[in-house]
Amino acid sequence: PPFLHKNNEDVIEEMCRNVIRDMDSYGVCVIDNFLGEERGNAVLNEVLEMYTKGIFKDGQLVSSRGRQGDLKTIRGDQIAWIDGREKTCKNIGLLISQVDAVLMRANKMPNNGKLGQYTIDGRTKAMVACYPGSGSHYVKHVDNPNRDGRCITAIYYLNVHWDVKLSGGLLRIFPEGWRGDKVADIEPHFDRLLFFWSDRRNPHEVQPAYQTRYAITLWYFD
Ligand SMILES: O=C(O)CNC(=O)c1n[nH]c2ccccc2c1=O
Ligand SMILES: [Fe+2]
Repeated sequence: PPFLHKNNEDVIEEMCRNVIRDMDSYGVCVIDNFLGEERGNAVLNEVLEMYTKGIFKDGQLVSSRGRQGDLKTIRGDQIAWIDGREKTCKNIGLLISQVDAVLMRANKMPNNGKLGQYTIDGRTKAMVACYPGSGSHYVKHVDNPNRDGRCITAIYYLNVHWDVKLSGGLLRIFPEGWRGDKVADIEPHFDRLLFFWSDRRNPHEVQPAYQTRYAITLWYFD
């Protein structure tokens, strides 16, 4: 069939259109199957390798009420910063360059709506985050509440066969301006890429996770 020879350029172009449309309409955009199974697994394996090597810094300690109302202190998210040029992180480096490619191209396309109001000129390193299960969570927050330059949060999820009903770990965004009590519930599925405005438009929380939950975050600067 004709579409089979669709080259990478067409795919990226199509993806950019989706990013532009969704960021304009919702301020949130989800792209599934971003890298495909094989390269997604290669990224996951590098993250698991890092984890077993103990590269992650111990997450902040958070106290929260257990199910019986008892005060528990649990380990929050554990993180590691990767710039993608490390020789043991080639596939994470590939992921980063793919996300860069989509965003930089979308930022340069004509008629790119709200995305066009920014000139993306840089990003942070990749923050690899692990929520170690046992109820680890992240309280409701805004990534960039005070104009620190970050305009877009990009999160790539690595959790194969993740079932929120069993394992929790839902990302709930409370987009301002959405009518009533509408929220955006994002499940942290393997090979899923998420974009959202980093500022006060998107308060969000990570609900308690009961399995080990991995994600890679990039923040883009305007
Ligand atoms: O994993 C998610 O689905 C969302 N995750 C977040 O919102 C989030 N936001 N800000 C952070 C700052 C430092 C360390 C971890 C984080 C973090 O997981
Ligand atoms: Fe956040």
